[in-house]
Amino acid sequence: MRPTANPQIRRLLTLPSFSPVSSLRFSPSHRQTPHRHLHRTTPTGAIESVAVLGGGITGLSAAWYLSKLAPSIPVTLFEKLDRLGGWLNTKRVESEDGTIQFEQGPRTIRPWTVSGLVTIDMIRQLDLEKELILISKNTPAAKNRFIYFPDRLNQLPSSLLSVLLSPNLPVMKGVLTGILAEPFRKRRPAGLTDESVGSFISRRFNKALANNLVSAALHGIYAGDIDQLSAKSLLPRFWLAEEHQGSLMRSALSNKMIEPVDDQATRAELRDDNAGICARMEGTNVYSFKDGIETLSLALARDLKKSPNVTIKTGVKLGNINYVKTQGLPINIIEGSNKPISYSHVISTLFAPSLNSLLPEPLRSPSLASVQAVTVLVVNLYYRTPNLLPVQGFGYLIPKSVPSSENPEKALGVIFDSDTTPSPGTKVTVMIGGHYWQGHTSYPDKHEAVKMARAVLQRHLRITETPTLTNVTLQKDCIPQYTVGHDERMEMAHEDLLTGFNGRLSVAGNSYLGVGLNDCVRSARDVVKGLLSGRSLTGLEGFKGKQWVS
Ligand SMILES: Cc1cc2nc3c(=O)[nH]c(=O)nc-3n(C[C@H](O)[C@H](O)[C@H](O)COP(=O)(O)OP(=O)(O)OC[C@H]3O[C@@H](n4cnc5c(N)ncnc54)[C@H](O)[C@@H]3O)c2cc1C
Ligand SMILES: C=Cc1c2[nH]c(c1C)Cc1[nH]c(c(CCC(=O)O)c1C)Cc1[nH]c(c(C)c1CCC(=O)O)Cc1[nH]c(c(C)c1C=C)C2
Repeated sequence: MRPTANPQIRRLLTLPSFSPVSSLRFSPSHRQTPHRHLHRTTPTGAIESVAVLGGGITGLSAAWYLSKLAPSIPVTLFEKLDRLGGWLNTKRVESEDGTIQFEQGPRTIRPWTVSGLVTIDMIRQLDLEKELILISKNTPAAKNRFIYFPDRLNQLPSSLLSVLLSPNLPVMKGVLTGILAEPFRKRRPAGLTDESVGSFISRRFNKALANNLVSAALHGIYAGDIDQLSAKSLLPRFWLAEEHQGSLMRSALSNKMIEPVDDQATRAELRDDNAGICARMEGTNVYSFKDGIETLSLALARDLKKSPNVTIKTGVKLGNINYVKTQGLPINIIEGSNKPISYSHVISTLFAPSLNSLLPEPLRSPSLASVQAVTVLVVNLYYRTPNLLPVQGFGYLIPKSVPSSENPEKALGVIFDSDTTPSPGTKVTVMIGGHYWQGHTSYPDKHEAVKMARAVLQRHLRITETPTLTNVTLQKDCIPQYTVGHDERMEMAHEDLLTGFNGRLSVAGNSYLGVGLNDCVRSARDVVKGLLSGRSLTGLEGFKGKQWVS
């Protein structure tokens, strides 16, 4: 898993010197050194043509890296929709206050992880630096994150000192005792290969810290349930610290920064070329783009259209993908009566179960099929009146411990968009559902959705004004859930793909190694470099071995 330094978890549990809590990338030994000489063949044969499935940020990135690193190889990208970008989807609405920009998916990117450096390198190569909006670490939008915990907004502590200084905050009740007790907790039983984040944090600290603080953090990244998500996948530094040092706090206070080996290699590859842009981004907490997050996907698509060997096919419905040893991978494209077109290699960036459904029965992988995802209702609201918010900050999250009387809409959190990107009035985004809607088959309609979002804002922020503009999107199966046992299942998926496709079908995207935008771009870069160097045959090798260095 890759170091995505999840901000919520990082802030909640980060101690002064504690390495950011993050889901780290595995580092099998063969990824230890950067690939200087990229070959055009894999152990299974020459790379004559590549099909990229999916035109989200991962698919666009994979095609882009192929066009940069192996410009002579023909690449065809298949996208089922008529638009590219996937969840990157900025909507512009004309109003009397000018054009109001709503983000229906991602809105901010973190610069300070190794995967963040990969995205920055791409931004530099795409000449997008002048389009950036940098949100400084010193602004309220960066520093102030809140949790709604009855019956008020609790500002999250950003260091151990502020934890010590805020024992009276309702959401902090019991947190200090949990932190002080942690070094004396017993290690987990030897045979325990994974457990839920809720069980792990409750065992190491206490239930209060788990159900109030960490539950909120996981709502803010995965829209997920603390009692289903995997501690090993989401908190690998903590998971390892218990195993090797017997305590998370002792590991933190020992200041032993551990990081995956391939992070070191990637940082070494990219550091010098990006020294300038990184210096200009110094002090940036998160960033976006003046014309919205889809600036990145649109720029990739523009660059790809200039590449003579890249073909982008949108609005296509993919049929079965088969594998014939002598012919490579004939992909049936259901577009008229065309006969199947064969490619020597395929990189799939589809949601894992979607890919699995395209494979012939005998080659399907129960592990790919096992990846679940949650549905999030995203309600953007714009008010002409500026400064309607009672506080300034990034937004607030609502932990699952909040009683349903205080959160009947099952809201996950609210983003204060006008604090992160400039806007004449007040702009917020209410996120609803996620794991609360698991198993649901019907969802609120647009009218009901706006009513629910306004009820949340009235109850928690006392906002009663009628919004000038609203925008509702139901994002079905939008965030994959790395539930308990995810790493083991992905290791099995690696074996299934290797056995079934002999290194000709690789995977990348948010189903596997991290859900952040940086993780997706990183997975695309790694799967392409691995394919061209012949050292990665599925994109999931990282689940087979992990090497850490301090
Ligand atoms: C509401 C929301 C908020 C988020 N906020 C942030 C944030 O602030 N910061 C951050 O870093 N990340 C954020 N994320 C996560 C991040 O946006 C996603 O994880 C990332 O965009 C996933 O990209 P992808 O290319 O892997 O997948 P996708 O974007 O899902 O792309 C897959 C593509 O494949 C296409 N496709 C599917 N099936 C087929 C088929 N059969 N044939 C052809 N094409 C097919 C789809 O149409 C889609 O275009 C957020 C996600 C959501 C949903
Ligand atoms: C309330 C629900 C959600 C909010 N954002 C998301 C959900 C489900 C989705 C999401 N947001 C971020 C990521 C990428 C994480 C990564 O590993 O890179 C995803 C999948 C980014 C993010 N989430 C929070 C912050 C502060 C950031 C960006 C900056 C950073 O990475 O530090 C926490 C958070 N998310 C939401 C709110 C209201 C919130 C904090 C108050 C909305």
